[in-house]
Amino acid sequence: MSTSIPHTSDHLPLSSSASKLANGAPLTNGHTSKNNQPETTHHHIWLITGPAGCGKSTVAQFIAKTMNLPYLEGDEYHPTANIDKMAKGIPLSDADRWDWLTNLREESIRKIHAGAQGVVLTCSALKRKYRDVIRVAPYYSHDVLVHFVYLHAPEDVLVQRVGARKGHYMGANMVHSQCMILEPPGPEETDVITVDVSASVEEVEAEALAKIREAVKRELVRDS
Ligand SMILES: Nc1ncnc2c1ncn2[C@@H]1O[C@H](COP(=O)(O)OP(=O)(O)O)[C@@H](O)[C@H]1O
Ligand SMILES: O=C(O)[C@H](O)[C@@H](O)[C@H](O)[C@H](O)COP(=O)(O)O
Repeated sequence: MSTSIPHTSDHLPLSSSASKLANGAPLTNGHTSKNNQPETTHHHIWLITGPAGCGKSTVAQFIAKTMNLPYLEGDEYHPTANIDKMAKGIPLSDADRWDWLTNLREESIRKIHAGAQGVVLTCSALKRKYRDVIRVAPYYSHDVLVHFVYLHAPEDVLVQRVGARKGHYMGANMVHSQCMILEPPGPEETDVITVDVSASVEEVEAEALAKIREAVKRELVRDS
């Protein structure tokens, strides 16, 4: 692995502070040939979003397995204080979420720089400003493209699914607060794929995969 970002024509020079991850580790160049990919091949962050119970983890695992990409489960990156709060039924504040979101972006880039062709990441990303944190990824790694797969279903469906789920700190009592602050992606957010998840797991997974493949095809056409 190389240790610094080369200041070549397709890399904006980054300031010394911007060229480091939050923990001080350097951001490294992802333009290796580890996957035998040409230099111009994009790396994707597929961010599976939506409120608790919409099926982010379920769909992300399927997509990651099918596309042979690493899977980053956003829930695993919360500080203990956030998990304790949510387990008590207290919704997180914006302040609780910023470092978590930045960390998810950086972990995704780190995986790509370590040789992954892309990553599949789960994160509710309920507000536009949260999605914008992840959208900054190409600033740090110029060949990265961020896509959101927004999973949605009526609140009562989410409540029922979270209620039936076992062994998770997030209780069904948290769904309402999530739906209240949810800012569904608007038409101007052109990097979003939307999937209605009211259908069965198999149907939802198939639709998400088909839409992801269409997005990749569109990219190839655009780049050719
Ligand atoms: N399309 C679906 N139909 C029925 N149940 C589902 C569907 N997708 C997910 N589930 C179930 O709903 C619960 C919540 O799904 P999960 O993937 O944990 O959602 P999230 O990660 O968004 O909170 C899980 O028990 C899961 O098995
Ligand atoms: O799987 C779930 O039940 C949710 O996705 C859950 O994990 C939670 O939503 C976030 O991790 C907390 O963050 P937010 O309050 O920003 O959704």
